[in-house]
Parts: sequence; C-alpha cells; structure tokens
Amino acid sequence: MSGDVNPFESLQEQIDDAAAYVDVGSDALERLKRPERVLETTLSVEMDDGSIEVFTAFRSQFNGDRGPYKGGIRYHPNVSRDEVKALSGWMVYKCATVDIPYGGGKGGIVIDPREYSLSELERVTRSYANELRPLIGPDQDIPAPDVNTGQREMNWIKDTYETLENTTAPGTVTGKAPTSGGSAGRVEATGRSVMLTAREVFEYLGKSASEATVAVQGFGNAGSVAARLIDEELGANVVAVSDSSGAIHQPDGLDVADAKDHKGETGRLSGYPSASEELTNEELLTMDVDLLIPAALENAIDQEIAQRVSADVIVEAANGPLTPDADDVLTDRDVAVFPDILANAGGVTVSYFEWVQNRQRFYWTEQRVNEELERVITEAFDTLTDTYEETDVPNYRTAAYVTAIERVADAADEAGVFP
Ligand SMILES: NC(=O)C1=CN([C@@H]2O[C@H](COP(=O)(O)OP(=O)(O)OC[C@H]3O[C@@H](n4cnc5c(N)ncnc54)[C@H](OP(=O)(O)O)[C@@H]3O)[C@@H](O)[C@H]2O)C=CC1
Ligand SMILES: O=C(O)CCC(=O)C(=O)O
Repeated sequence: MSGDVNPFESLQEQIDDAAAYVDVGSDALERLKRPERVLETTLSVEMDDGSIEVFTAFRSQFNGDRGPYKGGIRYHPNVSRDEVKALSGWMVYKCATVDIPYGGGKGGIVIDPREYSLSELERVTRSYANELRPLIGPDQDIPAPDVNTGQREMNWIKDTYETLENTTAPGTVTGKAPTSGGSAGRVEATGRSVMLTAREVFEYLGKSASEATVAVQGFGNAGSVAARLIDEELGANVVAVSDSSGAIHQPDGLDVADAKDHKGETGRLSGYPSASEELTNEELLTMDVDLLIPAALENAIDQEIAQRVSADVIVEAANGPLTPDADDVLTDRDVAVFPDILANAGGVTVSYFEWVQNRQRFYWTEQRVNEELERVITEAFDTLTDTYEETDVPNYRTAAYVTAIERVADAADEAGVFP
C-alpha cells in the first residue's frame, strides 16, 4: 500500500485523464478539479477524566452545481485536508455517475475512535456538529456515514442540529437509525451496489458469477455486506476476506455470516477457526481469484502490487483504492476495473432515498428501496459501458468520468457559472 500518494492529486489526474474525451474548456475544467470551500476547525472536547483534548476536523464542499453538497464523515487517524478534498470530489462525480441531484462533500475528524469511550465520542461528535451547523442543512450540505461512523454518529449530528436550530429536520443527515428517520436498506446499500455491479460485470463480460472465486479486502460496512450478498445472491465463492488484523482464506468458500459473527465477538477476523490459513492483506490483494474487491481505504493497490494482481476483474467498494499508476498498470494488463464512483454509489443513492422520505415524511418498504437502487445502478452501469464502447477511452473509470464531468459541466453551464 502506498501512503505517499496524495489522493487529491489522484482525483485531479482521473479528471485530467477524462478531459481529452469531454467537450469542456480547460478553464471550466480547472474549476471542476478544486473544492469550492474547506472548513478546517479545532474541536476542544472534555475527556472523561476532566482533561481537554483537541482534535482537527474538516468538511470539504467540493461542488454544488447539481444540488446540495453530499457525502460522509470519516473518523480515522490518517484523515487529512487533502484526503477530505479528494473524497468530496469523488462524491461529486459519483452522484453525477448515478444521476442523483447532489453535489459532493466530505468530512472527517483526525481521531482513532477505538481509543475513546462512548461518552467521549458523543462529545466529539456533538462538538463537530456544532462547528458544521452553519454549513449543513437539508438544502445545503447533508452528511452521512463513512469509515468508523454509522447510525449512532448520524443520530447525534441530527439531534445537535435540530436542538440548535429549534426545529425538526431529519433530512439534514442520512444514514440514521430507522427509528430516527433513517431509511430501510441504507446499512446494506453500499455493499448491495457492489454486488449489483459485480452481477452486471459478470453478465457483461460473459462470465459465470456462480462459478467465480472472490476476495474482499476490508470487512466493515461496505466489505462485509458486499461479501455476504455476493455469496448469498450471486452464489459466488468468497474464498478470502480481510480487516486490519489480516486476511483469512478458505479455498472451499468461507461462511461469510459466520466470519462476521466471529469478528463481532472478537473484534478481528484473525483467529477465525474455520479458515484454512491466515494471509497478509497484500497476499489477499494478489490472490488468484476471478473477482477482487478492495473495500478498505484509498491507495491499497499501488503500482508494485498492481503488477502482481492475479484477479481478472476488480470492483472498487472503497473510494480511491487504486493509485493512478496502479490504474495504468492494470489497464495495460487488461484487468477490468469497475470504478468506485459507480460500484459503491449505492450508499449515497439510498441516502438520497432517505432524504426524499424525510422530506415527504412518508417511508418506503425495504423492497421498494432495493428495487429503486437496482434500477439506478443498472442504468448507470449501462450508461458506463455504452460510453466505454462508443468512445476511445482506455478503461471503465475514464468512461465513468466522461459522463460525470459532462453532467456537472452542463449544470454549471446552464446556471451561468462559466461566462
Ligand atoms: N459506509 C458507506 O456507506 C460507504 C463507504 N464507502 C467506502 O468504503 C470504504 C470502507 O468504508 P466502510 O466499510 O464504511 O468503513 P468501516 O469503518 O465500516 O470498515 C472499514 C474496514 O476496512 C478495514 N481496514 C482498515 N484499514 C485496513 C487495512 N490497512 N487493510 C485491511 N483492511 C483495513 C477495517 O478493519 P478493522 O475492522 O480491523 O478496523 C474495516 O474492516 C471506504 O473507502 C469508504 O469511503 C463508500 C461508499 C459508502
Ligand atoms: O451516503 C452518503 O451520502 C455518502 C456516502 C459516502 O460517503 C460515499 O459514498 O463515499
């Protein structure tokens, strides 16, 4: 894994790669490569022992030409200004790829949540929500979960916002618990769109999903659900999964639900008794499987690892898991990479459904959510493969960016942003 590749530069390179195929002037394009604004703030929070600890936190609002800024909030020690800028940009092009009416944003706090108590995390989150309050709202900027955040943190943000504003505004944040205005199906949505993308990819490439072997790096919200649904709904053989403790391998196929129970009980995949062996994350990424799903963090596959990837197909569940150099290597090696801005877009798509339900105060069944999600992802997949076939682009990522950039540029143009 390459920690020294700047994800914001990776995003800009991805946009530049597509620019040659898009009818947008270079000055207009330059605007689409930078965030509109970035909040950097210091949270001073009381710890359980009465001491005060300070945390750096960010929110980047990248582009609002297609609608309110939208995107998750990450709690991780490696959160940085450039990471948040990159993640907010990927949100812009993701929302455009699946054609939902949002711009892109992303936030984060530099924190390892495992080192803090529940009450400390609540105070950190409420302090962050206090700083976000002037920026967010159902028509301004709508946060959601990302790495190490979930329903609990979203409920705290909603409550803080509503208390300060003296209102009820559940559409200020998505990914809430259903009892606090969350949508059925949101927890599973990211993994579900990864599964749907994998299903479409197998069909498109004329491969059999039920005979495929699969390895998944990262076993959180995105990875564990993707692994389970690919096992249960596509009948594929998930032979390896990993988390930060390492990878577990079972050539006959893992019982994904059982592995998840083990992680729930022990906090780690390592030590899972039904695995035939334990591997490193790097060994998982270079395993000879039909489908590889990176579902952890950005830069997981760099140029050097890309040369040793043995999978035929990669479906990106994580945001930015390949460095641009790795992308080039995999394109040259004919490994079919289906990009994050399509494959993991289920999360933000069901967040959009949650926001619609919050605004209407009328809630959908899980079946309706899943059916609408399937429609959105399959239509976006078809648009992506049509663009790939009709243009001279080198890979599926560039095809996705061509359509997404055109959509964002059209909205900006129609609004008169470009003179
Ligand atoms: N949540 C969502 O709705 C969406 C998430 N994403 C993206 O999906 C990715 C994962 O997010 P999400 O699942 O929500 O996050 P979670 O916090 O739920 O899970 C992250 C997982 O990645 C693992 N991990 C972290 N570092 C490493 C490493 N170096 N090697 C192997 N595994 C590692 C973690 O291990 P451990 O359990 O040991 O900590 C954990 O299993 C991110 O890129 C995120 O931006 C994209 C769209 C929506
Ligand atoms: O659900 C959302 O609004 C955003 C999820 C997210 O952060 C992402 O897609 O990377």
